[in-house]
Amino acid sequence: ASDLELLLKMKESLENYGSSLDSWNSTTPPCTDGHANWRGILCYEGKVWGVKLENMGLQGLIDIDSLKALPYLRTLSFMNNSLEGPWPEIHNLVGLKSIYLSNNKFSGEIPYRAFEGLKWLKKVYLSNNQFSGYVPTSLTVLPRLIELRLDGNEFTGAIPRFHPLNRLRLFNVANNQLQGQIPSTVNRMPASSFAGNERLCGAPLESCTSKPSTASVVGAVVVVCLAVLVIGIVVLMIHKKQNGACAAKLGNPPSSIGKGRLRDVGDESRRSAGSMSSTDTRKAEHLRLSFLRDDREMFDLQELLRASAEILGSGCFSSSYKAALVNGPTIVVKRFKQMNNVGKEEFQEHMRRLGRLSHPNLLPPVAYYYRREEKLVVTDYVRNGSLAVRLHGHQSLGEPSLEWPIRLKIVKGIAKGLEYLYRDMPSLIAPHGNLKSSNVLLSESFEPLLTDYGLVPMINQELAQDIMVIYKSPEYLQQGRITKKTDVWCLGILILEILTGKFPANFLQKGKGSEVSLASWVDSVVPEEWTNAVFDQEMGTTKNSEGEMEKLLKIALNCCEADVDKRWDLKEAVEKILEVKERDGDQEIFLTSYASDAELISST
Ligand SMILES: Nc1ncnc2c1ncn2[C@@H]1O[C@H](COP(=O)(O)OP(=O)(O)OP(=O)(O)O)[C@@H](O)[C@H]1O
Repeated sequence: ASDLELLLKMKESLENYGSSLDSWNSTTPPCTDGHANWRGILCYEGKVWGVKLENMGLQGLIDIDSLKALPYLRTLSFMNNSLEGPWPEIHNLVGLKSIYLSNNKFSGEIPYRAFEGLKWLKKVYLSNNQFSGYVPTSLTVLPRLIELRLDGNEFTGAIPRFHPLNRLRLFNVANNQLQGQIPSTVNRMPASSFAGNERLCGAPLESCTSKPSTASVVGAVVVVCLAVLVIGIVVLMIHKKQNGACAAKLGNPPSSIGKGRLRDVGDESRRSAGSMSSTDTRKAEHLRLSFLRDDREMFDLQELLRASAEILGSGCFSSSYKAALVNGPTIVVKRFKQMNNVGKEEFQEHMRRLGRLSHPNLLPPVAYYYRREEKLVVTDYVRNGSLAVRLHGHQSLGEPSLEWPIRLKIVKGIAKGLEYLYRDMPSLIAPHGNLKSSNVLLSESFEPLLTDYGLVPMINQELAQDIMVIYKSPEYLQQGRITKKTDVWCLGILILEILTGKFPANFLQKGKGSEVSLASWVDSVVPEEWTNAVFDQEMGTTKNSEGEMEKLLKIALNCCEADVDKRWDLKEAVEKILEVKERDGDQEIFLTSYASDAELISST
């Protein structure tokens, strides 16, 4: 059908336009070159690129489907009318850059996949309708989204976590029924963007923790003052942060933890260092780092505090700082927030145990620092960054994306690292416990290095549940239990993330047992569609590797099997993963080299 026929079909679905759409008739084409003959039509070189029917008192249900065959359609606006009905399915309008439906009477839930594949979408305006249910998670991964208005609806549940590298410059969810903590990836927006949702909390609104009583504030002040005398202002700053809410999560550069503060950390530490070292050696004892490996040059906490620091990420679980030591390596100091139940002996013993582990796919701790209220773990800085950033951040950073052979190499390395953890820490139910793409760092040769493993026994149980990946598993959500196969589920989800390029957290809907995981999404796509709909197009699919990619995808689905009895154990999963080849029909496994690995990667 021609543009003219398609638009007239849509016109039929509208009501109450009176004479305002008289120009829409079958005798005049909608566009002549760049000129529009029809009211509300935007034209470019004779093609319709926009439909803009605003403030016309329109009623009825729009027949969006008839627009999907308009190949040049880029913008749609029906703002300020009285249109009604459910969410108009726009996912077929693949070239759409903006959609404006504000101030109408649309209602009902928007499917969570409603925006999937709309990679050109920059602006979404749905304000002041009656949409309900969850905010659709497919919005969170739109690579070009810069303006999103959902205010004045009836959305419920939590704000989903937008990609850390999102480009949003306008975000408004005010006046809904949203609840829970505002994700750090959008908390740079003004408070007015979140107003009118009684149960939302966290920056830029009030903290999610209850306000402390006056007595505890006074007590805290006294304690903090003593702490200042003993270990200096740097640790005071850390304390302050500990008392606050879990503010920002990683990856994003939220304004609340910017470079200014980092400079402050450096300044304060220099002052405290100067005033301490000469006077009180007993106090200095408190500042001793315990080293776990004797092949490493040692340094003390003073040196560390003197180094210029940069925050890598700060979440509920930990904050990570990168520090370049003067005349020394660049290291990462990870400060754990949720370990205050663990005693010194237990902590030391556990750290020594982790320090003894050695494998080309692990990034072992180098040193630690223990005080009852403060635990730091030092590792080498890995310059190539995390798999999470490589998978999801490369577009913004202008980096090339990872190709299939590299992705396969990474999966195999992760499997081998995990197998080693299972062998060497058999007493732990979940030897890794927090396997996710931000905890996989990449060496210069793209060998994966696992971090943050073996920590489950150290973390405060009640908080671990909100934080660690094992507690997102079906067995935990449905039966409240963790098993030896729970890390296998995490491995499965991670492989799916690697193959699809999609962020697993965006698939998790809130609520026990009702969650939609990345695995169930992949499972819902028929295998014939995998090449087009499931595999990350950036992976560089070639005809002679598709069979092996499919093999790996099936392995991942087996690892994600919700029924723990049917799920593979780690040994079987690793065996199957190591059998996958780079190309269909290859006789050998090409990518198992451990060669260039333990090159641990400190820049100086
Ligand atoms: N040794 C390291 N070298 C380079 N980057 C690192 C290193 N350790 C962590 N990172 C990166 O720093 C960021 C913050 O890490 P951090 O471990 O604090 O948070 P996370 O792993 O994203 O979440 P969680 O708080 O659940 O562990 C992540 O992007 C992570 O990949």
